[in-house]
Amino acid sequence: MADAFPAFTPVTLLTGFLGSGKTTLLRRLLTDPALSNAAVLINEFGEAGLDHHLLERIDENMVLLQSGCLCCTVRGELADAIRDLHSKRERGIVPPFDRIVIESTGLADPFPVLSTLKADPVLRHHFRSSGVIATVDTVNAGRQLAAYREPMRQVAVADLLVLTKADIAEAGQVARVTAMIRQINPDAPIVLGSDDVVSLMEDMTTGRAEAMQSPGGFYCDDPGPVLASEHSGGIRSFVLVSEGTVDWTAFGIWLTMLLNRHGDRILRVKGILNIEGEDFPVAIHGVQHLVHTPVHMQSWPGGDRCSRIVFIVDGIAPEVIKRSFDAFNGLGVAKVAPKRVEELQP
Ligand SMILES: Nc1nc2c(ncn2[C@@H]2O[C@H](COP(=O)(O)OP(=O)(O)OP(=O)(O)O)[C@@H](O)[C@H]2O)c(=O)[nH]1
Repeated sequence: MADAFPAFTPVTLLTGFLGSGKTTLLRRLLTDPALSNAAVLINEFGEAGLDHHLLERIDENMVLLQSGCLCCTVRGELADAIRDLHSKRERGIVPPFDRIVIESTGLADPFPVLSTLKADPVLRHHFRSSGVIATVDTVNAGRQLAAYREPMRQVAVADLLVLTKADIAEAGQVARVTAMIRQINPDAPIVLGSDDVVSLMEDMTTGRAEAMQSPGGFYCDDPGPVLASEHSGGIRSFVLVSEGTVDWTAFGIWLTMLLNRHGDRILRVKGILNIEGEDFPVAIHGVQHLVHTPVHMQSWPGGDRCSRIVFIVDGIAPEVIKRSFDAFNGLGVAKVAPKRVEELQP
């Protein structure tokens, strides 16, 4: 059975800072027939994880890695998950995937993730990194690259850089961000999210395979020893959980005002809301000062119907946000004030 598969299954790592559009890009990539047999591993924060629901593909080859960061706390779990997929593929228990795509959290350092593949005695014989794709948020990259080392490292390691949100960026922002990331990564192709990313992914995979096979070819896939990754100090994550329904208009005003005022310190907000009068939940996304268009979901993921809002912040206490939510609640944002605030591990 094992012979039916290529000697090395390519593994693509999709990285990019918080809210830069990884899941959105992945959702589009997975609609391409070239990736119809890809297995997907998703790592995201917290119990309010939404990404796998927004991908609208749930099957045996879709693995959700537990809450925690891929480059730190769940690295062992990543290796276990790939080994498990490999063994199930050999036994014919899962569809025979021909590629793995890993979507990391926005804070993951790509180096330790790549090292995991190289360091594991089983994985190294069956899987090869076929490149790192990093999404870069055209609207927010200037601020993010200046302030945090995670997006710097993601851009530096990338083999392909995908500029997202060019459609809502101001004139000249694409050129400015391109110049900025060229300083960090002089070689990797830079494309727009709307470009043909799948073909570039395939070229990357072929290019790497050829480089490995050619006797004189030079191929560097060794990111060095597995190092513990350190995240920028002060970044923390928590979730507001509310059992009641939410008034959409009031919530929109609250979120807009909150990001207006504290957007520099709110790196990412995403949530799933039980909106008054709606049968299904609405997913909301914000990145720094930017509030994205809400997404109406087709079903409730999981059992309960709580509204959950995950925040990833730097330099602002959860209590400040909870107090602000409570204050707005007086004006009718939610029927029930947040039941609890849970700290998550970035
Ligand atoms: N207008 C526009 N919005 C985008 C684009 N790419 C992503 N978004 C929006 O940006 C928000 C965040 O996108 P996600 O795909 O969830 O970002 P992510 O990188 O997976 O987020 P995390 O996993 O939380 O780090 C969503 O509301 C998307 O709809 C784009 O190219 N244009």
